[in-house]
Parts: sequence; structure tokens; C-alpha cells
Amino acid sequence: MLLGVVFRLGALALSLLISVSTWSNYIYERFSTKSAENDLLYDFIVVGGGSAGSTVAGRLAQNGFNILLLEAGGPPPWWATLGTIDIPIFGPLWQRTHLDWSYTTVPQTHSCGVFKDRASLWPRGRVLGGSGRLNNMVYLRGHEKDWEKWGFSQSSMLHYFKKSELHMGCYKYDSQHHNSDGWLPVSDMSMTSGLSDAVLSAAKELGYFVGDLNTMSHTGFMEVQTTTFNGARFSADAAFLYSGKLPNLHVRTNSHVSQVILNKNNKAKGVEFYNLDGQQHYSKCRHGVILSAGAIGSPMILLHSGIGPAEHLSEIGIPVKVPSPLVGKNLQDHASTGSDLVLLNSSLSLSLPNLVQLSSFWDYFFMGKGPLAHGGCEATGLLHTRFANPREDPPDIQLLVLPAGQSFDEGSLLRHNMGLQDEVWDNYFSLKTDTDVGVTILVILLHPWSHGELKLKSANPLESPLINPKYLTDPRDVETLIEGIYAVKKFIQTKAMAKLGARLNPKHMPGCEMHEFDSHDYWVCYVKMLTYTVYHPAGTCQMGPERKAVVDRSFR
Ligand SMILES: Cc1cc2nc3c(=O)[nH]c(=O)nc-3n(C[C@H](O)[C@H](O)[C@H](O)COP(=O)(O)OP(=O)(O)OC[C@H]3O[C@@H](n4cnc5c(N)ncnc54)[C@H](O)[C@@H]3O)c2cc1C
Repeated sequence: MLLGVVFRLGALALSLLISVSTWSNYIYERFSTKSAENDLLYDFIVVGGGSAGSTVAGRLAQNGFNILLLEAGGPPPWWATLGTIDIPIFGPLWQRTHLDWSYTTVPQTHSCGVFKDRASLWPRGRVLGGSGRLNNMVYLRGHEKDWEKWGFSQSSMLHYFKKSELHMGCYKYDSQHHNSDGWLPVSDMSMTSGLSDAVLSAAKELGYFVGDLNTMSHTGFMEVQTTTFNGARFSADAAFLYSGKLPNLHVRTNSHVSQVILNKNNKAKGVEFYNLDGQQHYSKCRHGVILSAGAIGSPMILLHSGIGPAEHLSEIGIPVKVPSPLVGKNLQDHASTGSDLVLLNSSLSLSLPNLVQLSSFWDYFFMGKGPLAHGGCEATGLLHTRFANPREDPPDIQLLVLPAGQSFDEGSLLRHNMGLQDEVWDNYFSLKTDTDVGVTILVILLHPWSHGELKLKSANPLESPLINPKYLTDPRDVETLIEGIYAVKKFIQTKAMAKLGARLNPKHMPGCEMHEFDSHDYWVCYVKMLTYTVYHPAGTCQMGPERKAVVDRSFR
């Protein structure tokens, strides 16, 4: 209880710091003199300075192009120079602050039953570095079968992964798959709780491959690799925007792009954007506008530019310039389930008491390790369930091992970040004895059959859109998640996990009391109640050869 209060006070102090920084940022942007972009002609305008935009802007600038990067959020706040924003374990603290777009989906009909209004809260970074400044930093490349399905070879993808990588972990001498002179640091965990060791031993017991999954050809398990340096978060802006001297790269923050300006032949010739003070600006480009505003921001900009499904645009009063029926469609997210599903009777070295100790701050700031350097996830696995063919299909389930669950912070922050109903917190997550430790082997659906959509609410470019992921509307997704839960059950029956006293959380998920615990019907109900996002929305600017697709295979 006391620790919960300490954690809450800490969170409050940080929120105050964030508010002060918002205002100082505003005052700086409002009153400082800016160069007049209106008069400049850039080679490319890159919209969105997140993981993708920072990379593409940095690379193009490195190749001599004159680049304008426009980011709606601010630069990392001034207190970030103290290193606070990059402390891995603090990631969840920045959600629902001004660094986050704080989206909420529409109520879900087949999922998310335990969340307020049956909605899923979707954090997305609104700051230079984008969602890479809020994320869990797990570095896991796509599987070769995924790339093949999209028509890219593993070898060409490997070339680019290696090019960007500065591998500092135990695989740095594996030059076939890793590289040590790129710009993006990839490190091993500097601290684990003991859970990943048990899970990896259990994986061996069960006959899974245990080793490097970033070769892109394996299924099996590994301890996670993270985009960190010396224990601290290293987002793409840090890697690609500041790593070289790039005078031809102009980064402009607090600039919300509302639309792409098209010439009479429908060729992009520039963008319209708004500053914090609501002033409208324009910038022009010679070769093109690159939209990298994320799976929410990019389709929004297209729709506001009059590029999208004609009927939807007419409905909200935006003149149709280029009918493109799939803009905003095909929304896919990795749905997941299983938080606090496993109970241990042994304590782990990552716990709230360890986190708030002075020695943890010492370890982090002076040694680059300790509980503060923990990004939340420790080990991961890629599996084929009985619904996927290992010879032809990519893995359909990912397991992500977290030595914590919703109950970790005693209800102070994480449950609010998720929008969990209070009664569900009280009746399921908060009830634990002194000996029980709730941990998570999150079951993640890698290839959802259920596809959703994004639509605009109005013609106001600053208004949040309607986001409907339609989680679990296709029953095959429910069955695949249940197969993942069965895999978790096999793990907790291993000798390695028995040593920690691992067992299934015996409590009924609220709303599923009518089903016999551990029956198939119970799990159907469970996954429909406890459906999490793992924050990977994608697909809203669908790529494809068909004329209907939003972009072609060169992303044009
Ligand atoms: C909490 C969380 C945990 C995650 N954990 C992991 C993980 O461990 N491993 C992993 O690989 N992935 C993880 N992800 C996902 C990963 O961070 C994203 O897939 C990735 O950052 C997406 O990159 P992006 O460039 O497409 O979008 P973003 O990084 O979100 O960047 C988009 C940028 O565009 C800006 N923008 C949006 N609209 C406009 C506009 N109109 N004008 C100007 N700028 C605009 C935004 O402010 C933002 O900076 C996580 C995400 C979250 C939120």
C-alpha cells in the first residue's frame, strides 16, 4: 500500500514536470522567431518524426537531399536531458500525457469486455521519436515467411536490418545476421528478474529452439534484445537524426500537418500545417511528400487531403480529389490476452520495492543497469499453433514474458493506462496474497483475421478519428488465442517453472463466472473479456499491386 502511494506521488511529481515542460515548450514555440519555410523549396517533406520518419529523413539527408521533417509533437522535453524520458521502466508514465495522442477505440462488440465502455486505449507517441519514445523497445525482426508473403526476400530485408544495427549484445560476432557499425544500438537486457531463465529452460524442456530469433528464420524462444544503449532507451530520432551532422535536414516540431497539397495533375507539391498557435503554414517540395505519421496519422492526412473512399469523404464534406477506397481500411492490430494469468510463489528481483530503492537509481545513472533499465519484457517466443503450417506460414502466435502484470504497481497507474473497469480490478487483479506474484506470459495474435477501419469524425484535421479495430470479430482469432493459452499451460507444467511455484491464476475472470474454469467455453469468454492491444496498429494505407491499394510496392 505504502509503495503504491510512493509510486503515485512519484507519478504526480512527473506529471507536474510534464505540464511545466508543455508550457515552456509552448512559450518557446510561440515567441521564438522561425525561418519562413513558406519561401523554401525542399527535395522531400517527411511528415511525422517517429520510428519510420526519423529513419527515412535521416537516411535521405545523409544521401544529400534537402529535407524538411515536420512533427506534430514537440522535441523531447527539457527534462529529458536529465535522462528521465529514456529510463526504460518509466515508459508507461508518459502515456496519457502530452507526449501521447491518447486515442480510444470505439466500443468493441466481440472483445475488450473488462475495459471501460468496452474500448481499448491506444497510446501513440506525440513527440520527436514518436511511439519509439513510449514503447517497450523489444527488437524483433519480422519472420522470413512474413517478408516472403509481402514479396520481399529475407536476404534483402536482412541487408537493411543489418545496415541500421549497432549490435552490442551477445550476437555481435555473428556477422551473418548482425552488424556493429550502424546507428541504432541493440543490446541484451542488462537485468532480468529470473523469470526469463525459467521460461527459457522450460522452452528447452518442451523441445523448442532457444537462441537468436533475429536471424529471421527461426521459431522458438529468446531473451529479448532491446533498442537501448547503456541501459537507456534509444529511439529512432536519437539514432538517425542526431547521429551525423546533417545541415540539409530541417526538423520542425509542433507542426501538425493537415493535408497534402496536390497540383492540377494530382501530384504532391507540398503540405499545409498548423503550429501550436493555430497559424496555418505551407511548405513546398520538389520530389514528393513522404507520409510517416503512423497507422493513425497517415490515413488521416490522406483523407483530409481528399484522398480516400469517395462516399466517406462526401459524408463529412471533404471534396474528393483522388478516390482511393482502401484508405483507412484493413486496420490490423496484434490483439493479446493473458495478463496475470500465471501466479508464482517465489518473489522475483523486479518488484515495486526494488524499483523505488535509492540503489536502483544509483545502478541506473552510474552503471546503466538495474531495475530502472528493465523495459518490461524479458523473453519472447514465436510459435505455430495447429492453425498454421510451419512449412508455409509465418508463426501465428507470439508469447511475451513479463515478470509483472496489471497488479505490479498495486493499481496506481497500469490499470488506468488500460482503462480497466474498477470492479474488475477489485475482483480479479487486486486480490493477491503476500506470497503470490502475478506474472504474464502474454499471448499475442500475430495474423488477425479480423480487420477494422479508421474513419474521420469531421472535416476538422485536429479532431481524433473513429478507430474500430473490430478485435475478434472473426472467431478464428479467438481459437488461435486459446491455442496460445494452451501453450502457456504447457509451460507452467514444466520442471523449470515448477521451481518457481508456477500455476494458473485460479480466479474466474469477471463476466465468465457461468463457465466451468479452464473449459473451452471459459477461455472463449476470457479472451473476449481480457483483450489487450499490444500497440501495433498497421495496414491503414494498404500496399499492393491492385489498383485499389493505397500505395504500390514502392510505397508511392
Ligand atoms: C506502448 C507501446 C509499446 C510498444 N512496444 C514495442 C516494442 O517493444 N517493440 C516494437 O517493435 N514495437 C513496439 N511498439 C510499436 C512501435 O513503437 C511502433 O510500431 C512504431 O513506433 C511505429 O512507427 P511509426 O513511425 O509508424 O509511427 P510513430 O512512431 O507513432 O510515429 C508517427 C509520428 O508522426 C507524428 N504525427 C502524427 N500525425 C501527424 C501529423 N498530422 N502531422 C505531423 N506529425 C504527425 C506523431 O506525433 C509521431 O511522432 C510499441 C508501441 C507502443 C505505443
